[in-house]
Amino acid sequence: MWEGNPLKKKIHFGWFTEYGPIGWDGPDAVEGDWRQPKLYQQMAQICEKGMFDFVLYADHLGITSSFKGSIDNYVKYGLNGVNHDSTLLATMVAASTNHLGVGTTVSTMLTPPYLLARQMASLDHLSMGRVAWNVVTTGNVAGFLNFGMDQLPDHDARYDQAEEYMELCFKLWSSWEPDAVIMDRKTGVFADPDKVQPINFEGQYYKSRGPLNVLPTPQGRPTIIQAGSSQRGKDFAAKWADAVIVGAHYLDDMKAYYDDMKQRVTKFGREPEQLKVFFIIKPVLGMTEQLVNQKLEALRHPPESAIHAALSALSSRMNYDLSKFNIDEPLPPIDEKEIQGGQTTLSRFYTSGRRPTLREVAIEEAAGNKGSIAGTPEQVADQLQHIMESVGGDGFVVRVDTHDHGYMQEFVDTVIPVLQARGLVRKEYTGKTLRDNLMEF
Ligand SMILES: Cc1cc2nc3c(=O)[nH]c(=O)nc-3n(C[C@H](O)[C@H](O)[C@H](O)COP(=O)(O)O)c2cc1C
Repeated sequence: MWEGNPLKKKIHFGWFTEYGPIGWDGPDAVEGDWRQPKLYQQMAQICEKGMFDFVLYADHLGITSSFKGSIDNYVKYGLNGVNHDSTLLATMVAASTNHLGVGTTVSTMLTPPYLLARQMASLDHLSMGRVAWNVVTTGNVAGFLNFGMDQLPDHDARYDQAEEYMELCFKLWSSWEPDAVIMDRKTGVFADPDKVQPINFEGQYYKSRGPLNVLPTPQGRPTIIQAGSSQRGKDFAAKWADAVIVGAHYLDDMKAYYDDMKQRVTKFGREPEQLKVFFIIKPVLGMTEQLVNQKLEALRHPPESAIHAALSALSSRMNYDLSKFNIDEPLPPIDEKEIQGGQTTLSRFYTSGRRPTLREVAIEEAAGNKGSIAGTPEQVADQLQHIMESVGGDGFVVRVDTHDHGYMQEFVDTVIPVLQARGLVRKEYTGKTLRDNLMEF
């Protein structure tokens, strides 16, 4: 039974973004072409300097039409769905870093499992043990329409299928015993056939003979990341994931989520430490309090286009049209069963009796400042430490667009050193693989 612990360990950090145009017109956007690898590679190197565990790229397989039934808003603002392939980007970033984990998002519903298992294993070799797979079941119909299906399969049914998908992939990743490869030039023997076995998997949804035609990888299997927060999603993460990412807005919600996940993990015969919980943040950071206040004020009054973009993004994540509601009223209760995408996307704004209007929700979403963290580097470090002490661990992913180099540079140059001086962030990487680093504390 997990009983909680005061913070006696260091804080993990990750960078969460996507291979897409998001933030291209932001006030601090740097010059550069987001389609080219350079911006991502530079940003990853900044993260590595800050001793981050990983970068994670989101991915979507189609331009959505969740808002007003049209792709227009998404194309117009370059939103959810307008993005390039995250796995290909991950290879370029792995090649320009040495320690940072590289996480890519791949859909269980729209990717054959053998293909996924092979790509992840290959990328684990290419990155020398630094690949992470963000497992998604795809919660928006757009991807399904592009792959020849007319409807989004039911939320829980997608998780049922994903369970079998994981079983199959895990079998493929262990279809070679770790010492199967001999590569002895004298005898000419490459590998011991007794240590490489077909898996002959036959389930309800998938069938595969195996073995995998990729050699055992440095991590054995990719580090698994997951971001579901429905009951089914949380169970799925508790069973399979090494790290889970959540967008909780308030300290009480963070604590409840953390305790829930650490407890849930034990249901599946695992230790609570085997699953690391990451909270999404983007602190408002400034060298003086005056500057911080100016930035906060600007975030309270975003342009109308940012509000539309935020509502469109929320609709896409939920696969649910929010355009039908009055923007200046709190949302009426929605039965979560009606939501086939991210079921808790909106309810997390309405916890503990909070009643924001849809406009207020959109403003908060546009600001992206989950946890309302703001201040000078010292003050931000205080707040991050306070969250970790109150919650119990494990870390944060900083949600920063690729165009916002200045932000990440400032965060790494000013906040990380304060936390390092307090012994709360590593000063060097000790592990060889991403999972080593993730499980170090
Ligand atoms: C931080 C975060 C990142 C996510 N990234 C992606 C993504 O890149 N692609 C995708 O299809 N779904 C993504 N999702 C959706 C989730 O993986 C999940 O499928 C969705 O939230 C529905 O599951 P749930 O109802 O259990 O939360 C993300 C969700 C969160 C909270």
